[in-house]
Amino acid sequence: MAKLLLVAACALIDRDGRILMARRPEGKDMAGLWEFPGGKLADGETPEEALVRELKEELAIDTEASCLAPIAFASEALGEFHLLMPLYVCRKWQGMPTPEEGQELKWVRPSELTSMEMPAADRPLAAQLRDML
Ligand SMILES: Nc1nc2c([nH]c(=O)n2[C@H]2C[C@H](O)[C@@H](COP(=O)(O)OP(=O)(O)OP(=O)(O)O)O2)c(=O)[nH]1
Repeated sequence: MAKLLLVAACALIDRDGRILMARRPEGKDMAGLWEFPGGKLADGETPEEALVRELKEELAIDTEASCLAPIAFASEALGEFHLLMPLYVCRKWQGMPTPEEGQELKWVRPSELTSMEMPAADRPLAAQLRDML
């Protein structure tokens, strides 16, 4: 039986309705693919706490749980794990997203989202997000 891997992911949406995507850096698994910022839950963390922490670590922005709205989730085999990944939307944060971990960042329009190369789990999420925005 595969072990559950819990990852929280976030679509940051700017005032023009564009979405911030991050490119996984060299050296990480799935390097080069575009993903939603976020990461694994640490022990005892809620998904919202994990996202607030990851957005600070990865992008140097501040937000809070009340600014995170869950919109969809992915459930997908990932190597020896089974990935369970809630996707949140966030429209309110402080600071300018800055790549703190060597990742490339790109603001994309909803229509561009589904043509980016993404992890398998993200494809249905990207389509749902595009249809929602
Ligand atoms: N953040 C994020 N991870 C994703 C997405 N899609 C997807 O399959 N994943 C997978 C890739 C990784 O196996 C896992 C997230 O782990 P990670 O390595 O990026 O997160 P982390 O920063 O907590 O990890 P670490 O490097 O500190 O160990 O989830 C996505 O859209 N966003």
